[in-house]
Amino acid sequence: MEKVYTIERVVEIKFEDGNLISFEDCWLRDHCRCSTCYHADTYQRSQHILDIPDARVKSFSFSKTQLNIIWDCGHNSLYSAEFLLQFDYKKWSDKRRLRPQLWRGTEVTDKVARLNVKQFLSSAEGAKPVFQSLLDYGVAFIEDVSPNLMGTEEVCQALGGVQRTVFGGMWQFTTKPDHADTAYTNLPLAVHNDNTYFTEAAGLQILHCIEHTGGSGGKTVLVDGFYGATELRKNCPEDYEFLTTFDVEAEYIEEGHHHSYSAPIIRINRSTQELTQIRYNVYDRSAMAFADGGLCRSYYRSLRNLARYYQDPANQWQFKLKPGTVMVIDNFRVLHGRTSFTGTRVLCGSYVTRSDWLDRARTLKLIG
Ligand SMILES: C[N+](C)(C)CCCC[C@H](N)C(=O)O
Ligand SMILES: O=C(O)CCC(=O)C(=O)O
Repeated sequence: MEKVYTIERVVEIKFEDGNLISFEDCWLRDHCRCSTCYHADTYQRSQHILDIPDARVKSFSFSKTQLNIIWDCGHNSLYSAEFLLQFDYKKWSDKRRLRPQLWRGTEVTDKVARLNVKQFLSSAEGAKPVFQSLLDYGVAFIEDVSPNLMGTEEVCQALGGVQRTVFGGMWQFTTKPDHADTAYTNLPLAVHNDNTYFTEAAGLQILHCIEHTGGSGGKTVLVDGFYGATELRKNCPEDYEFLTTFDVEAEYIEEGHHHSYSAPIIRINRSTQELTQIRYNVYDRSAMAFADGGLCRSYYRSLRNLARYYQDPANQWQFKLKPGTVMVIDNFRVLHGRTSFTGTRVLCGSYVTRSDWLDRARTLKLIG
């Protein structure tokens, strides 16, 4: 630290690297890291917010590496320059910002990670390219996986852990009605996100086609949901605005279950206007009532305009999943579907929660 001075209730610090950061006294008092205020072994504060006094700086001293504040409540706080430097707002917020690289069609075929399962499972470091690919493109492939549930489960665990839902943990499905859903048929499924009827959709969808015999079709279709939403925002701003604000209800109903949830199809971070999630599934939409005809017409116009981007073959990436290759997609961003098929087609996989896969990515220091 080069210079420290107080103005009213603000402590201004000029750091050696030229950074100038202003700290409100309430922030500094709350971020005291002494053993009375903070459990260093659990990374938790020990004081209740109501027990932290609204103190003022009584006096302070500093060196290159430390700031010492004596508070008018009698408390004494020590802060390292390294700790304080983290809280330059731009640096702090940039570190937490995700940087998706939007794509259309087959643009990222040769850019997404295609990692051998041995490398993926070998170490945290070894898994890095898969998580980076998910952060960049929302898609990654892990290859030479044993074409069975056990081999696939190892991959799902390493991605963050198997999420349990109404469909079970690890699932294996084919044209057998194990659940009341068209995924368990040979019908075509237009691109969609899964779980629009859950309060939180699965973070990752992991699909491994372990068999397709005696027939054809069953190609996988992917679309970058963020690309489509960005195009809609550019070309139909009114529809984009509508889809970021209007709650669409989705449902999943089967014997003994009725999941339902309402939320906008396009979720954005209101302060940065960045896209955070696409919840698009034309099949699982509930029958809805509308407050007035205008809303009803806006809903159909906006949804159709977004759907046109997702249904445009130029924006779609179509390929055949083969036994041994596990596909991992970011279900908050990338839409997936399939073409109809004949013959016996068996897929296995699981969901992984967003918290759990981002936990892995953050532990790998790929995100803040
Ligand atoms: C087979 N598997 C469990 C993967 C999915 C089944 C649920 C599909 C549902 N229509 C949705 O889009 O969420
Ligand atoms: O059968 C497939 O390839 C995909 C099925 C699907 O879209 C799903 O399970 O959500």
